[in-house]
Order: sequence, then C-alpha cells, then structure tokens
Amino acid sequence: MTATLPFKIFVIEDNEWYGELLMHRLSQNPNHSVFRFTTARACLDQLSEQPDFITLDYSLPDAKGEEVLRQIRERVPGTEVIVISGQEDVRTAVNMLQQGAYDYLVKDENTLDRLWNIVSKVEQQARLRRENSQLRQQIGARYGAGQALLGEHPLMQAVHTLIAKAARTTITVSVSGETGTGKELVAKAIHFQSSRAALPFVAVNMAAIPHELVESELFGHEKGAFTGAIARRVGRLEEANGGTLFLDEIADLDLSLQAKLLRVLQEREVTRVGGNQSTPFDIRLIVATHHDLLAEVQAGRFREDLYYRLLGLPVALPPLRQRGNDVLLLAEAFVRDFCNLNNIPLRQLTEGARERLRAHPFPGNVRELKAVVELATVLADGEQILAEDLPLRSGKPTVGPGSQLSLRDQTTAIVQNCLDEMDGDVLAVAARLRIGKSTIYRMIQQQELHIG
Ligand SMILES: Nc1ncnc2c1ncn2[C@@H]1O[C@H](COP(=O)(O)OP(=O)(O)OP(=O)(O)O)[C@@H](O)[C@H]1O
Repeated sequence: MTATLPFKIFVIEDNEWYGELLMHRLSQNPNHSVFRFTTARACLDQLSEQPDFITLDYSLPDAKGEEVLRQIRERVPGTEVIVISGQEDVRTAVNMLQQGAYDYLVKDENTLDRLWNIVSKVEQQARLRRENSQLRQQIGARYGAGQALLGEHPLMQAVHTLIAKAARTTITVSVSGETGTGKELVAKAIHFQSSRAALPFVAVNMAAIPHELVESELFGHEKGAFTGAIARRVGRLEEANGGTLFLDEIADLDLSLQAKLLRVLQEREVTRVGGNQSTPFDIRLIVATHHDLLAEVQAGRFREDLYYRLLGLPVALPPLRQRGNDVLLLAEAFVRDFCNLNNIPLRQLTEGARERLRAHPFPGNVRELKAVVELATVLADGEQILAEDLPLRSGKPTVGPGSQLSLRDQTTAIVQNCLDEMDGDVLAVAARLRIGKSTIYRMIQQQELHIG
C-alpha cells in the first residue's frame, strides 16, 4: 500500500443489497479500490492479491466467520479485518476480537459511518507505517556494509565479516566489548544489512530501566494490570515484530525475568502482564554486554540455560587501544563529520595530535575518542588541531597495580613505552624486556604496537 497506489479493500458479503451499499460507501474515496465477494471461498482464492483491508460478513453460506478469519490472519497477517454481523452477540464479538479481528460491527443505521471512520484510521496507520519504513531504509543506507562501523584493523575486518555472515540468517547474535566500543552500532549494522532492514529495529537498555518496569517494558501490559497501568501498552518484543530486538546490558536482567525471557523466546509467544492471550512474534535477537557473561553464569547471577540460548553467534569487539591506526582513521572521520555538520572549515590533525591520539589508552573507547576530537575541533584556533587542543588526561597508558587495563593491554603499553624510549629498536627492546623479537614483530604487524 502506498499513497499513490490504491488502498485495496475486499468486501465479503452474500446479501446482494447490503454488499452494494458497502461497495458504494467505500468507493467514495477515489484512492480506494473495492472488490466484492459473495462467498468466503471466492475471497480466500484471491488473498494473494494482498488486500489492505477486509470486511467480513459473519454469516456466510459456505463458511463460519471464525474459520474465514483464521485463514485470513494466517495467510495475510498484515491485513486488517472488520467483522460485520447481523446480530449482536457479545461472546462471538469477543471471540473474533481475540482471534485478531480489528473490530466487530453490528448492522444498524450507523454501521456505514462507523466503518468509514475505521477504514480511514487503518488507511492512515498504513500510510504512517510506509513512511516509517521508507525512513528506515534511508537510515539503513547509512548502516550498509562498512559505512557506519569504521575500521580497517584486522580485528575489525574480522568483525565486519561476522556482521555480514550474521546478516544472512536470523541467528541470535551476542556482542561483547568494553563500554563505547560500538556494540549498538554492530547491532544496527546487522539489522540494516539483513532482509529485515525495512522493519523495526528496537533497542532496549536493561540497565537504563527501573527494575520494576522491565517486565512491562519488554512484554507489555493490559490496562489495569498494576497501579499506574492506565492504558494497554504493547511491549518492545511485540513492537520489534518482524524486525530486530536489541537487548543492551543483558547481564543486568533480574534472575526472575531471565526465566520469563527464556520461556518467551522458546515459545515464540508473548503474554502481556495482566493478560491471558498470547501473541506470536518473529524477531531476530541481538544481545550485548560489557560483562563477561560466562563469569556471571559461574557466579550464579545469570542463568546457564538462557546464556546458551542467547550466545548464538558471538561477536567480540576489541577495545580501541588494540585497533592500531584505526584510532586515526576514526578521529579523522569524526572531525570531518563534525565540521560538515556545523558548517565550519575542515580542520586537520597535526602530526603531534595524531601521535598523542595513538598513544592514549582510551578507556572510554570510540565514544571517548569522538568526544575528545569534537571538543578539540571546537577548541582549535586555526585550521589545525594541535596536540595541546586534545583534552586527554594522560598521554601514556597507566600500568601496574590499580590500572584499569587488562594484562594484555598493560603488556602492550610496556612494550610500546620501551619502543618509544629506544627509538623503535626492536632488538634492543627484546633484550631489555627479555621477550622474543618475533613477539614484538608480530605485535607490530597486528598494529598493536607502532614505531615512530
Ligand atoms: N567503529 C566505529 N565507527 C564509527 N563510529 C563508532 C564506531 N564504534 C563506535 N562508534 C561511535 O561511538 C559511540 C559509542 O558507540 P556504541 O553506543 O555503539 O557503543 P556501545 O559499545 O554500545 O556502548 P555502551 O557499552 O556504553 O552501550 C557512538 O557514537 C558510535 O556511533
């Protein structure tokens, strides 16, 4: 359905006179293209035409309303169905609504007006959905292969390869990495490179929601389910239906909710808090954490069964300090974007600034780098960004007891300091630190160390 394409309506009504009446009223909008069927069979045979809207007479000569509705929901789940019945029967109405009918109308003097209002509302919602999907496609173009997630270091190339592989299927993906390494960006890249790109990408951060609200945020709630639930709320799982759900900081999920999430994921059906009707959903799940999830399992804080359900394809994002010259590539891209966005002449990083960036450990990773270079762009007096314009706390990584760095990063920092002091003389460094020169060459080749 588009604004220029007609809004396709199927009318199933065996009463000749009433069918003509519906056709006449619904055809008053020139954008409507209305087709009438006098039997359920005739309409079901044409469902491949993908109608946007169907009015269904409850009592048809060849099938029961429930059965026709079930087949429509199954074959064209995006099509809204209005049931029109000759008599008021609350039980039938409730049953049809529970089976997914959009509304239930009884034939009386107001039916045509009410139907008109409902069709207009559904049409408007469909238009908004289409606009939304176009916007998503535009955003998607930004997250296409290699566009947004910058990086050429071999460790990042491996990440790009995994993203492309993940995008081909609906496998669950678990992204790990320190804060600010780009976990959410990886999730978006997978979504927008996948066949679900035009459907929703919904991100939920477990650490950002108060504990007591997480359940209703994820699974939704019915009106009156708890104090404060003044209206029905669709949960994020349902919102992401057809698309991708990104659960950030998954390790922060309470143990009781971990059990519920596992059940919901296994059954692929969700029941809103306070409700008794389960709704099937189809989502690709991506989870992220900066914790070591296996260690959380061993410490009893994370369910082992959920861990294995979520592990799927693991993608480990390296910290920025292990990505060699990517720090410069990213810094230049951030400066360029910032200048373009603010309509200021392009600033250049001087050699001194580049060296300082290369030597900094960036505990806040890419997020910190971005903030630092953007501020430096603002602080720089001329067209060049000098080393002293960079608001970095210390030029060298801190090593030793109390350091925030991992053992591997501390080792790298020590070797780098030594290389700097000895003017890049690998043999002298190997002798002083009593490590093999091939170890140092390998670290240089993998861009963990740099010379000069
Ligand atoms: N490889 C990259 N290329 C370009 N921008 C990046 C890259 N990695 C991260 N960023 C940018 O750095 C910032 C932080 O990224 P993101 O929010 O994805 O990190 P995160 O790992 O999810 O952080 P947190 O652990 O705090 O949730 C964002 O502005 C993002 O656009």
